[in-house]
Amino acid sequence: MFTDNTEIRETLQFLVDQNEITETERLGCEERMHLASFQNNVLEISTPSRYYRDRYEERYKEKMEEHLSQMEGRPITIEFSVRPSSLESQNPSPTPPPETNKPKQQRPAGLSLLYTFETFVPGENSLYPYNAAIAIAKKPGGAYNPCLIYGGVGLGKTHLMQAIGNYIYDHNPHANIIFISAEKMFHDLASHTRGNSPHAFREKYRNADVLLMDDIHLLQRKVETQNELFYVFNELYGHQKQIVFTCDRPISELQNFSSRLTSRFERGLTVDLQPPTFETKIAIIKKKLEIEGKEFPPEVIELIANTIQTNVRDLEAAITNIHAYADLTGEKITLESTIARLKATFAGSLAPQGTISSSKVQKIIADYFDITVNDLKSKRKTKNIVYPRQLAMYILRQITDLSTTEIGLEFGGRDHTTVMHACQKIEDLKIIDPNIESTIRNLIRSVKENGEP
Ligand SMILES: Nc1ncnc2c1ncn2[C@@H]1O[C@H](COP(=O)(O)OP(=O)(O)OP(=O)(O)O)[C@@H](O)[C@H]1O
Repeated sequence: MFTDNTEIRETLQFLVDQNEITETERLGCEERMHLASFQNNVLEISTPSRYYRDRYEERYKEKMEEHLSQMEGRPITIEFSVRPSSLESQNPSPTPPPETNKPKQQRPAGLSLLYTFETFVPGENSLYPYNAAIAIAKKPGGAYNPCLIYGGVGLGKTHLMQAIGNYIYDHNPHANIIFISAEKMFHDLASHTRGNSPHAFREKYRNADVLLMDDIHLLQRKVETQNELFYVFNELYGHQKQIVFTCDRPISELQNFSSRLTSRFERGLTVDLQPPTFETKIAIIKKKLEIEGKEFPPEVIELIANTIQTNVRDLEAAITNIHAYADLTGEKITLESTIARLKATFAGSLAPQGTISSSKVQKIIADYFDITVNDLKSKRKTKNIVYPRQLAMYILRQITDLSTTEIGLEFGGRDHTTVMHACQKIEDLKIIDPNIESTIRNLIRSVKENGEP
C-alpha cells in the first residue's frame, strides 16, 4: 500500500468517473502528483511548485481524501508538498512559475496602466465584481474560472478586466496575457483565414495563460469566430488557464450565439456591474480629480453627481469639459458655469423623460434582441418575438405616461388587455429570473441615454 503512485492514479480516475474532474485535469494531475511518503495515515503528495501545491490543495484534497479513506477503511489525510528538486523554482506569484526559457513579456497590448485596482472606486454597485476580480488576479485559473463581468455601458467592465491583467502582469511578467476585444478577435480570425493560416490563430490563443476578452456580445451572429472561440475556450479551460469575458447583458440573453459556448460560460462565475449610487459617484469624481491633479468646489462635485444619471464615462466627460472650459477661458468653476457646461455637453441625456417616444423604445429593444421593429408590431407569436414585445410594452408602461390603450396601438393595434397581460407576464418572470431586473434597468438606461433613433 502506498509504495508508488498507483493509489493516486486510481483516485484520480475515480474522480473522472464521478464527473468531479475532467479527463484533461486528470492528465495534468497525474503528471504532477507523486507519492512522497506515507506515515501515520498521512499521505504526502509532492507537486512541482508552490503554485500547484496550493491549487491542488484547494481543488482536489477533500475529494481525494474522501475516496482514499473509503478505499482504505480508515481516515487518510493528504498533504501536498513541493518536490525538493523544484524548490529553487518556487515563485510566490499567483500564476504558474515561469519556465526558465520563457521570455519576460512586454505589458500586454491594449492593457492601460490607468485601469488598475488602485484607480477603481468600488461601491455598493460594484463591490461583488471588484472583489471577484481581485480574487481572480491573485489566483488565476483558480475557483473563479471562467468569469463573466456584465453590465451596461461605461460602468467599468473593461476597467476591472484590465485591472486583472495588469495585476497578473505586475506579479508575473512571464505570464502570457492576452487582452482582446471580441471584435478584434473577429478581424484577427478573418486575416488569418485570408492568409491561409487558421492554425496560427489557434496557436496564438491556446498559448495564453490568461485570456481577457472584452465585449463578447459583439460576436453575436459571428459563427466562425464563435467556433474558434469554443476551441480556444476548451483548450484553456482544460489547462486551468484563466478566462475572463465582458458582455453588455446576461449570457442567457445573447442572440444568435452558440449554446455550447454559453453553457460553458455559465459554468463559471458571473458578476454584474450596476450604475453607481450618489455616494459612489462622489467618491469616483474625487478620485478622478485626484489622479488628474484637478480641484473642483464640493458643491460642483455634488451637482455633477446629482445630474449625471447615466454612467461613469459620462462623469469623466463632465469633469473634462468643466475643467477644460475653465482652463481655456480663465473663468472660475462655479455652480452656474457647471450647469451651463453640463447642459452643453449632455443635452441629449439630460432631457426630461417626457421626450421618450414609443418608437425609441421599440428601436432599442429590437436592436438588443436582434429583431426588427416590424417584428415587434407584427402578429408573430414565436418566443424570440413575444418576449421582447412584452418587455417593450412593460418598459413603455414604466417610463412614459402612455396608457395601455395607446401602447397597444403602437404594437400593431393591439388591445389594452394584451398590454396589461404583457406587463403582468414580465412581473411574473422577474420573480423567477433575477437577470430580468438588470436587463430592464440596462434597457431603460439605454433608452434614456440615446437620442431619437
Ligand atoms: N468604479 C469606478 N471607479 C473608477 N473609474 C471607473 C469606475 N467605473 C468605471 N470607471 C471609468 O469609467 C470609464 C468607462 O469604464 P469602462 O470602459 O470600463 O466601461 P465598460 O463597462 O467597459 O463600458 P463599455 O460597455 O462601453 O465598453 C473608464 O474610464 C473607467 O476608468
